[in-house]
Amino acid sequence: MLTLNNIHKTYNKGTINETVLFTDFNLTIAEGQFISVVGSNGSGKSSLLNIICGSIGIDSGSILLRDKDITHLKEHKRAEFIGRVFQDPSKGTCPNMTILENMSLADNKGKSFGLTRGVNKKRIDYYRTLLEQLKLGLEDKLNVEVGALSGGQRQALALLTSTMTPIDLLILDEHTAALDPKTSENIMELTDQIVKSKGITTLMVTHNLKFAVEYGNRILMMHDGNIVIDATDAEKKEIGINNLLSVFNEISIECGN
Ligand SMILES: Nc1ncnc2c1ncn2[C@@H]1O[C@H](COP(=O)(O)OP(=O)(O)OP(=O)(O)O)[C@@H](O)[C@H]1O
Repeated sequence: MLTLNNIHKTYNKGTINETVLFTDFNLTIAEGQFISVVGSNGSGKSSLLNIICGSIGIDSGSILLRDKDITHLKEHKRAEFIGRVFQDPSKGTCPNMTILENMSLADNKGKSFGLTRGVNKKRIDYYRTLLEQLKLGLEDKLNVEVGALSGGQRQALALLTSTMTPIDLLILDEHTAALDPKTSENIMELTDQIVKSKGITTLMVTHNLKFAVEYGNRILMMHDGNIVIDATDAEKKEIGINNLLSVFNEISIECGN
C-alpha cells in the first residue's frame, strides 16, 4: 500500500514565482491497484510522481510504501523498489549499451558489479525468454545498442527492465505519449499484461482518456493540486469517456488551458 499523508508543496517559496501546488494532499493506493491519473496541464500530475519517486522534496507530510516511511529516502534508494518508465524513450534505458547490458544492469539493480555478474549463459537464455514475450524480435538483437532501437522497442524494453526485479510500485509517466497510435496501443497492452501478471501496484499518468478508462482499476482526475474525480473500476466504466471529457473541458476552460 502507498499512502501520502498531508502533503504540502510550494514551488519557489517566498519569491515572485511562488506556486502553491499541494495543500494537505492525501492519497491511499491499495496493494495491486492500477491507477490512471489524468488532468489538465499544470494540475500537478508530474509533481505527484516526482514526489513519490523522491525527485523533488516536499515541505511537509509523509509518504509510506508498504508501511515503510520513505519520506526522507533519497531518489536513488527509492529506485531500488520503485520502477519508473518515462515519456521520453531515451530516458528509461542506456542508449550506448546493448540490450544484453541493459538487462544485466537492471537484473543486478542495487548490487555492486552489476554488469559482470549478470552475463552468463543461463542468464542470457533467461533474458532471451523474457524478450521473446515482447514479440518484437528483440531476442535476436541482444548485442545491438539500445540507441539503435525504435521508440516503441525502447519503451517495451524499459517496461521489461523496470519490472525485472521485484518492485513495490511502478510509475508510468505518460509512457505512451511519444509513440504513434498503433505502437501506443501495443505498449499499453504489454503494460497491462505485465502489471496484471505480476500484480504490481501501478500509477500511470496519461493524457489519453481512452487508455485511462480502458486500463487499470481506478481513475483519478487532478485539477489545481486536488483530486476532483476518484472513481473505482465499475464507476469509471459507468462515467465513460464522454462524461470524463466534459468534466475535463469544464475545468480546463475554467483555468484557461
Ligand atoms: N520545478 C518547478 N519549479 C516551479 N514550478 C513548478 C515546477 N514544476 C512544476 N511547477 C508548477 O507546478 C504546477 C504543476 O505542474 P506539474 O508539471 O506537476 O503539472 P502536470 O499536471 O504534470 O502538467 P502537464 O500535464 O503539463 O505535464 C504548475 O503550475 C507548474 O508550473
